[in-house]
This record gives sequence, structure tokens and C-alpha cells, in this order.
Amino acid sequence: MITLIKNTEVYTPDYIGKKDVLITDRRIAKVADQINLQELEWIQYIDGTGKVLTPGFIDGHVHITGGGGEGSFRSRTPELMLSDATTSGVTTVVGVIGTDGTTRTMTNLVAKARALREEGITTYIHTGSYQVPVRTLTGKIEDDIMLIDLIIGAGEIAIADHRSSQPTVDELARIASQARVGGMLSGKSGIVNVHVGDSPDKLQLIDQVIEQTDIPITQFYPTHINRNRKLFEKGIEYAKRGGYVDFTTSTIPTFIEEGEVKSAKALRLMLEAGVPIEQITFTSDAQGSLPDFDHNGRLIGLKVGRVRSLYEAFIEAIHEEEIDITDALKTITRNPASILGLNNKGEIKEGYDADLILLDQQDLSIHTVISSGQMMVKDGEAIVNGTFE
Ligand SMILES: CC(C)C[C@H](NC(=O)C[C@H](N)C(=O)O)C(=O)O
Ligand SMILES: [Zn+2]
Ligand SMILES: [Zn+2]
Repeated sequence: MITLIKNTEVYTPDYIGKKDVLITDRRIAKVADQINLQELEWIQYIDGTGKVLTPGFIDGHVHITGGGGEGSFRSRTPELMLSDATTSGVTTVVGVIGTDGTTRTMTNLVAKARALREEGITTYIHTGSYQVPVRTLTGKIEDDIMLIDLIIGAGEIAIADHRSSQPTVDELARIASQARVGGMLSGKSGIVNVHVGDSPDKLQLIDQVIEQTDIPITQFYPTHINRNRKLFEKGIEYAKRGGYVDFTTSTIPTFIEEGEVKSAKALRLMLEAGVPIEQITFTSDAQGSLPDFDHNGRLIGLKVGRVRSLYEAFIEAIHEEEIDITDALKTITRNPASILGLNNKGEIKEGYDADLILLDQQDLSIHTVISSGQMMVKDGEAIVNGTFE
């Protein structure tokens, strides 16, 4: 299939002006001021007039098999459905396992990641779950990363959380070392996606590993940094030392009332504090549970995260927090691609995967979504559905 998108304002995420973009097979073949092809029935023409073209969104933390369970079996959350991702502009997801590392297995995570690839989006996964020792496929983190193409790192390893395994500094250092070497030996990031909870020690365990070993701060990718104000303040300090920080866009009003910093606002505050945009990302935690525990650790509520919240946070950053569209885009395109080591992803660039979104120039509503060259969404509606949608 050949597709030619004409006359559209292109954000690579950097703005490069009005362009024509040619897609052949699954890749971006050409970006130029003018590309003229004769009218042929096997070429798909898309008029990009009045529209903005951006890279497909990358959601680097999604419980694609479903997660939850903190309220017993009935609170296990549902798996991700394809069109929830595509209608929100998401064309790449990284799958994780969370609290429930027993019924949510690595074999199931691999199967669901492959299913979503068959249905039309790009998927990767992290090996493990909250738990330490890390529950892998092969028995070793480095072997999982080196031998299984889908696996790019380890996570989400829980620290500073009453649901964690209470890992020690040595345990986290060992995990980071194994992920780092596994990544090094297979050309992957070997990143360690760390779940940071509400406990007072916050990012201390990561700081101790960095102080006591020669593992670089960039080996870690801590998420939920916006979950409460005190952690957020520590997150600014951590980021100013060169660390990556990830904000969770799924939320509920109660969390905001209890002091969560909405991800769009967290982005503005981090930028105002002088943190380089390249170190900041948004992820949705979709299909993960959003459990509400009281100060005695008793569960008082539980909702499920949504992929849509990633796009909503992107829009809020631009419309409410007056963040520049290029910076807002970077948090869900080039930055996760770079941090996670996803080749040919996250940019509109010749030779890169044809993951593209056409947004209305006025209200930035999603019109068209193309994933690996295939049109998945047209006029805001899914034209390709998951197997059972
Ligand atoms: C950031 C907060 C609001 C949500 C966060 N979610 C997870 O970590 C995933 C969840 N536990 C699952 O396993 O599905 C949390 O529970 O702290
Ligand atoms: Zn988490
Ligand atoms: Zn999660």
C-alpha cells in the first residue's frame, strides 16, 4: 500500500512547516514540500489541509493483560482493547505487570503483546512485575532481555510502596545491573521501570544504588512521580541530576484532592524548574488499577486507568498549561522512544515506521491514525477493530 498525505502542517515533534508525506510499505519514505504522484487507484491519497501531522503516540506503561486485584479477585481489571489505543492516537505500547505477579504471567504478557501486534499496533514489554526477585520467562533478567525480542527492560519494580516486596539496595542494584548488561549485549535500553509508591522513602532506594554503584541514573525510569506533591518535589531534584521522570496520566478526582499533581501541570512545573524536556514523559497506566488506600492501608476505592488519559493530558498541557505543542508531543513520542530505545519510533523522519496522527489544526481532535502504514482510525472512528471488538 502506498499512501500520500498532502499539504499538512508537520510536527516531527519539531515544527517543519507544511509538507507532503509519502508512506510506502510500513515506513515513512519521503517528507518534502511537494510530492506529486499521478492519480492511481492503488495509491491512497489523504488531504492534510487544515490538519496537523504528528508521530503516533507511544504509551510506555500499559497493563495490556489487565492488572489490579488489590480488592481481591473481583477487582482484577480488564485487558486492553485495540481501539482504546488507536482512537486515542496510541500506536505503540509497552506492556507491564503490576501488583498481581501470580495470575498475571509473563507468558500471558507475551501472548497479549503478540495479539496486539497482529491486530495492528506495535508492542514491547518489560520482564517482571512489582515483585523482587523478578519473575522472568527464562529465569534470568539478562536472558529475557537478550533472547526475547519483545522484552526491552525490567519492570514495573515496586519501591516505596506497602505492596512492594520491600526490596533492598543490593536487590535493586542487582536487577539494574542484569537489565543493563542484558540490554548492552542485545542493543536494547535494558531500562528498569520503577513503580514509586506513596511511602515516605520515595526515590531513596534508586539514589542509594546510584551512590553505592557505578550504575548510571539513566538506567532507571521511575513512574508515578506526580502521584503526590512531596514525591513530585523529590522528582524535580532527581530530574535535575539527570534522571528520567514519568508522570501517570490516569487519575481520579480523589487523587487530585489528596495532592496528586495532574500530569499536565507536573510537566509545566518541571519545565519551569529547568528540567530538560527530553527527560520527561507521560504514560497512562491504562488497564492498571487506580486503588485508593486510606492512611491505614485499607482499600477504600479502585478504578481502572484509561489510555485516553494520555491524549487528554497532552491536550490539557497545551490548552490549560500553555505548554508548546512540540514539548507536549515530545513527552509521548520522541522521549519515550529514546529512553526505551525503540528504534525508528517516535518521529516523523524518512525511514522511520509510518506511525502517524492527523489532528484538526483548530481543536487538535484526532481525525486519522496510521499504524505501521495501515489506517486504523478515520474521521475519529476506528476502521480496524480488535478481534472481538
Ligand atoms: C499511580 C497510581 C494512581 C496507580 C498505580 N497503579 C499501578 O501501579 C498498577 C496497579 N497496581 C496494577 O497492578 O494494576 C498504583 O497502584 O499505585
Ligand atoms: Zn505502578
Ligand atoms: Zn502500572
